[in-house]
Amino acid sequence: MTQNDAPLSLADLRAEIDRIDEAMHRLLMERSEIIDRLVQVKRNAGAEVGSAFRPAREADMMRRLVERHHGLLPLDTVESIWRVIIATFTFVQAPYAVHADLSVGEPAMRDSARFHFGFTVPFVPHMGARGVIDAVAGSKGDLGLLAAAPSPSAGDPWWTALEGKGAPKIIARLPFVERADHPAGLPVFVVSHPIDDAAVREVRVYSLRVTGWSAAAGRAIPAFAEVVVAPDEALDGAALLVCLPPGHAVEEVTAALVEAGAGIRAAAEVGSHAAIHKVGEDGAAGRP
Ligand SMILES: C=C(O[C@@H]1C=C(C(=O)O)C=C[C@H]1O)C(=O)O
Repeated sequence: MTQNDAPLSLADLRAEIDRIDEAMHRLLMERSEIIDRLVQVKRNAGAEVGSAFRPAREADMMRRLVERHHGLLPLDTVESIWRVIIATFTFVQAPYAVHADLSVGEPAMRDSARFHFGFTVPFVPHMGARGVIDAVAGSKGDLGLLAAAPSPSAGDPWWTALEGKGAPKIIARLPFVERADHPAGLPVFVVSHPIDDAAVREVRVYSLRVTGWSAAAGRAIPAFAEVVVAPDEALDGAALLVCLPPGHAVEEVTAALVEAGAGIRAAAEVGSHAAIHKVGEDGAAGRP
């Protein structure tokens, strides 16, 4: 043990580091033994593991990690270490691949995939969101990464491919912990087969098909909703991806659109995710 009053030699300090490294490694091996037992328990409970990814549990673990963290070690490092631990342990429970749409910019998307899922989980590049959704739909338990476009307009309304009961759904938004200088800060949605029992329903995501789309309809959308619009000029309509924070209902958005002269052709929930956990410049964590 270190003692503040007795100066330690370099060799002593290195011995301390070796002791800590060994303890950390033993704890990781102990963690994997627990995961072995967890797989057994899940199997006995009859859980059919498509994807073992449990976004509610992971979001909660990441929140607690950020709240606990202090000291010299950068938060980026701690977050990335735990992301690799969790994603890899999920992989050893039930192998999966991560399909990513690189059409939004390869470096940022690749950084997000590697930061959140590490290098053991296979990474499969695609050019376009539709290919990612098809790959997830045709897999046992793979995940897809799609840009949660910060830009208010998009060409291809890929989210319409998530409509329908059995179609893949949005189950998470990354990064779990948002901050201004995040090293893998591209906002992305994670899609997988529907995971009804394990989904986090804090932010709900809808696909709306609107007729009579206009600039006035766009301005009428309430400010609490985060919206991506893909106008369909031929039909004078638009496909909207609408994210609703906790406490708001999709009817508030559809009513505002109707009030502005638009018509609602269809509204379908296409997923949900945990509320975004924001960390301020002073390091203080807080939910919006
Ligand atoms: C361990 C579980 O499965 C996965 C792996 C986790 C981990 O390694 O900590 C956490 C959540 C899940 O994505 C679980 O369901 O608790």
